[in-house]
Amino acid sequence: MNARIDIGNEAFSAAELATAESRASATPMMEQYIEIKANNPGSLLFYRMGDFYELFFEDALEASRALGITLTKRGQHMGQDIPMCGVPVHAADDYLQKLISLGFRVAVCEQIEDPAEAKKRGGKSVVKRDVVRLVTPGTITEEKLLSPSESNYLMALTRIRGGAEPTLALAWIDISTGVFRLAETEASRLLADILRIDPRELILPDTIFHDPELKAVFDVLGRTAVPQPAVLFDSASAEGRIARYFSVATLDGFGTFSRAELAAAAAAVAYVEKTQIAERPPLGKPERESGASTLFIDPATRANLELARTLSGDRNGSLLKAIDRTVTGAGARLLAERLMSPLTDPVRINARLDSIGFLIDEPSLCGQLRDTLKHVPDMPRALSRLALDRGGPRDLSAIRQGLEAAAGLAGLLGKAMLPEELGQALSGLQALPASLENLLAETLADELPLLKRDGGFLRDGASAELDEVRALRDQSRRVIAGLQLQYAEETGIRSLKIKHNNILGYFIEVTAGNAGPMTDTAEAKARFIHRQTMASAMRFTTTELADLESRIANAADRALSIELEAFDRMTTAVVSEAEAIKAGARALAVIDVAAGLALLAEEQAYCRPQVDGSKMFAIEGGRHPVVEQALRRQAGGPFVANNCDLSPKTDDKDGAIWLLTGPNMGGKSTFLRQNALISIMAQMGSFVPATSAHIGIVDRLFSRVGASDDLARGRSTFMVEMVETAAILNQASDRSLVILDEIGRGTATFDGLSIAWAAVEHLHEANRCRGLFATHFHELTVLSEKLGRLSNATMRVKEWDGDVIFLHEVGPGAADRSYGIQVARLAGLPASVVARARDVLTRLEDADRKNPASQLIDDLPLFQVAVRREETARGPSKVEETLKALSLDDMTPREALDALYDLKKKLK
Ligand SMILES: Nc1ncnc2c1ncn2[C@@H]1O[C@H](COP(=O)(O)OP(=O)(O)OP(=O)(O)O)[C@@H](O)[C@H]1O
Repeated sequence: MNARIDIGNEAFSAAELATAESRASATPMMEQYIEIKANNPGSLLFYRMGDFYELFFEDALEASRALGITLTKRGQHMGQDIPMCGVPVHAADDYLQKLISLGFRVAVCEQIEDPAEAKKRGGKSVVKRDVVRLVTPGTITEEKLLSPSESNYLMALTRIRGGAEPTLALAWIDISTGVFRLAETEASRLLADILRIDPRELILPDTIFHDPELKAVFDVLGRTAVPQPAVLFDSASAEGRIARYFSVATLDGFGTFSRAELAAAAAAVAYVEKTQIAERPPLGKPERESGASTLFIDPATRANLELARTLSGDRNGSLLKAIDRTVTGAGARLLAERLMSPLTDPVRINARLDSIGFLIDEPSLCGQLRDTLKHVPDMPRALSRLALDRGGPRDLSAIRQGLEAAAGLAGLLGKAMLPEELGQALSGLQALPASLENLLAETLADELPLLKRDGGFLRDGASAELDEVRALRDQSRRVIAGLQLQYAEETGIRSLKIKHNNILGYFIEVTAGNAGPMTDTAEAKARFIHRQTMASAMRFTTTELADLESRIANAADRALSIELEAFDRMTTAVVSEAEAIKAGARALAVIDVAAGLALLAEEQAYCRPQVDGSKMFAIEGGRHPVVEQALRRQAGGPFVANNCDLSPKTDDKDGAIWLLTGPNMGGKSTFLRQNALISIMAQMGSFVPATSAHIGIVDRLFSRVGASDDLARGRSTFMVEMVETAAILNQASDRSLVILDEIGRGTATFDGLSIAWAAVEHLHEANRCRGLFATHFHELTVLSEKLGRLSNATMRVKEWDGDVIFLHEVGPGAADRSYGIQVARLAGLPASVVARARDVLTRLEDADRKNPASQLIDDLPLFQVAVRREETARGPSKVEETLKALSLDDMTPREALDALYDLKKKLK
């Protein structure tokens, strides 16, 4: 998995280090290092030495290259220099971020207590070094390494053979928030499910990693798929492993899961344990997501519709970016999750829509909720860091602020008659422990240090003992100031100063030339004890000063230990309420999403869609949510709203298909996409860009829109088009929505037309789905006479002075022509080519359709001839007229020559 970097320099590899010879000649420290390195293959070892993580041997070479940090040497091993580089502990997150993004994994080795050894030595505390965790893309918790608006999933995939078909299951965990879900899936929707959840790291048994059946899936995923030993995925011990993680005897209260799901969940849990060695992240109980409960969006469609990212990988320009008005990280993550996994249950969808509708009707409440939410930090992530012992005072403060905001929100919501979803959110908020908020509020200071070891995060009054120690420290500082004055008067050295450094502690400093009064007499020497002579200064101490020094140092130590104890107490109190805090944080996110979508709907004039179990698809005044906002931003013309009705006709139970023809640039693709996006938005539980929309649940959404070229993987555009079309024709059901744009355009006209023809028939007769089919093959429009549920629609245009004006309006009927040549002219093709194309087109349109090409060759003069002919048709030029008028017989050779010169001038 590691992106191995060519190391160039020589260093012992992990395997060479582990040989008996190497071990035998190692120093005790190196022996320990080699042991730990051997237990953590495949990871760079961050070996804690004081305030640095140090890397040795091969790891040092790789890290110094990847991070651009200096390589040094640290002693020798078996006659060779040991390469070494180090990163400061306080800046480790930045380096980790870089290494993880380059595909490295890192094992973090710390000094830790060794209870077993301590017991042997009669309870005396003993420290040792060991790996406390592995940092991998799917198991990061550091704030810097996480995107606030994206989940960070680790996913496990299992396949269990048993019945006729092997069962595939997925389990996914975000340890930074505790989310834990699982689901069964099928080979045909595996990739779609993985892309929907979008894990940072996918683990699977090494036994299936190279399986040709699944190979295509992993090819697409690339390096996010990591094989693991098959024993991690053992289904027999799965239940026990999960129960142990949650410290319960059985999983009775967890819901029912299949054997494959349990195996996947247990593998994910085992991987969490394997990477989070020292502390367990608090996970929520696994929740089952049944495949049928989410709208299936096939991978090509997901990419083409640019849901979370554009085809070029940019977040700007995606649907998510256009609809996101959330103000918290957890809200943004929930919105993204809903967009990626729209629902198929009208009841749940309507519950979400009710919340939005309610908040639209209560604009001032909605505004107040959003104002309160703006101050909510990322509670789930702070909680996770605290539980993993990676938290700081600011994480405690995040919990405190979250609890405070939750109380505020509960107060606001408590007064209203809430719809179900918001009612549940309110219960979640009310279940948060008020006592915890009080504890944190009374204990934490207003200004907080980043690290707990810096101290100073307890507020005055939080601990009587701390107050006393702090008073002593402050008083001692005042005493020192007094001493400085006293010594200056006593010695007459006005420039005498009392200073502090880490080596000497407090000391008296005078310039060398002034030191006489402190060194001249025996009495003075006894009073001012010499400590250090510098080039231009001398340093002394006194017994009083040394005494104060130790009182201050003791006070600082004592203050810090009081603070650290209080930190641990607060952390324990927070972690013991992990379940309630997670539920409360989820409630905050739900409110944020509902309020954000309510604001969006108001701002963009969206309507509430009617979503039910029918097969309706009736959209009036529909718009493209992204294009509409882009046009407005660029102050372009208004977006032209369009209707789309694919609802079953009165005498039919299945929905309709529209065959859409129209000029290039007329807006066909935009219309197709907008209807797909409207169905996704409706089923995620959002209002939609339309004046009215009635959508019967769509179970699967397919699209073949735009160019999702796959040239990098060696498949031609036409091949990709056909693969995607095949997937659609094989999988679409009578509840599906299928959007096809210009099928067959990538091959010879008649082949393309025939494929498109047959595909329309198949969709109509076999799939019986609702669909939009845009095409330039006008021949297809005759199909509507034969196929009852097929109607023709067209993008309207106006012709004006030979130019075409796009109205972007969809109306019934078929386009009579495609206006390709007008568009080509607008695009700036040379006038002669445009004229020539018109010529060819006229011939083609009149031609015997059986063999137009040969007819063209026979009947059409070649390009040059045609251009010349056109010139002739334009009539004689001035030169030609003059030439014609010349009477050569009446001219002398001299006159003829002059006339020739004249003509040449005219030509110029
Ligand atoms: N309803 C609309 N209102 C305003 N502008 C629109 C509308 N629909 C499309 N457009 C604009 O018209 C341009 C062309 O749209 P689109 O790409 O959908 O056309 P098309 O018919 O699919 O073209 P082609 O057949 O060449 O692919 C886009 O720039 C788009 O922003």
